[in-house]
Amino acid sequence: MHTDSIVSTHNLSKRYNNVWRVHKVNLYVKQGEIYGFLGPNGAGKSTSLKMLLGLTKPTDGRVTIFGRELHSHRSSILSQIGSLIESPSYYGHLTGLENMRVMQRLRGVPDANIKEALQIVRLEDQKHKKVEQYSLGMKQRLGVAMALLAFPKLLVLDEPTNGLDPAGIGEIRELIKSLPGRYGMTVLLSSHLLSEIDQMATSVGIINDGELLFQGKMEVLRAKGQSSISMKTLDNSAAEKLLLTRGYMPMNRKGRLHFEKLNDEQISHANQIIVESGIPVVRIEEHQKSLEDIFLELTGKERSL
Ligand SMILES: Nc1ncnc2c1ncn2[C@@H]1O[C@H](COP(=O)(O)OP(=O)(O)OP(=O)(O)O)[C@@H](O)[C@H]1O
Repeated sequence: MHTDSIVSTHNLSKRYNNVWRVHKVNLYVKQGEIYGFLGPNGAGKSTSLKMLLGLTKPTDGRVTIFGRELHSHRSSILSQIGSLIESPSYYGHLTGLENMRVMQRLRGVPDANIKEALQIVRLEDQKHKKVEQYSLGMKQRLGVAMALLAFPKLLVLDEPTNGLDPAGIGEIRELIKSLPGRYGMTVLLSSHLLSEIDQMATSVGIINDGELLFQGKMEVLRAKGQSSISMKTLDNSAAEKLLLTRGYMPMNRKGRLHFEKLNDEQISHANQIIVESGIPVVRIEEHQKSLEDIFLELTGKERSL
């Protein structure tokens, strides 16, 4: 049992046209986390988030939020969640403030909330402008302000930095990172960008083709990126054969012999074996695996993120 989870799903699944687009996904999002839901386009992130928000009905599986089943406590649960899914829904012919008022009526919150939410996303000075005159970044920030309006316990953001320029991305990132500390919020956000999740999230779920491949703390994912050692010699095939007879398991590719998990002593020993056989060793290098390498290992696909 994951009793401390704010969000948990049990075998959450969605089938469209006979294809499982989300399959047996078990998410656990804990209180105060920024949980990054990471996966390439089409992996099933939006579909999963829509099921969490009651916008799409699961084909199978259950969603539990704040310890209660979404299916049977829908409106009380949803009233405590703020969300931004796909493009923000606003009225272009109304000002930012007027849009916030529309949302205020739906949520039944005091005026002070509008002020604070607009301040957080730094739209205070632009609130009397019509939204159709907003830049993409301002529209996105308004979307976040609308999601924040009731200062919900849980904030769900689908690709919150999509379409923003680098400065806008930085701003939204800092804003999101401040929310758990400032307001005790739990944030669940999706992205197809590894770097973004790396910079914001405390935990991560990696999804590909509808399947959850990894879930856990960011540190655990990073620890998978242990360093590896590569050696370059003037006769890699001969050195490889020799080392195989001595209990080492090098991989000979791209002009280097690659070793996983060798300690210092083993490295110097392997080096000595090669040198003593008369093969010159010209490089010994350490490589830190990037998160992208880890992702590619998990998915088994040469797919750019
Ligand atoms: N209403 C629908 N009817 C049929 N297929 C759908 C529907 N919604 C999504 N899909 C399909 O489900 C798969 C997952 O889509 P989803 O939008 O969840 O992916 P995603 O990970 O959010 O990617 P993206 O960032 O591109 O939105 C895709 O192949 C998509 O075409």
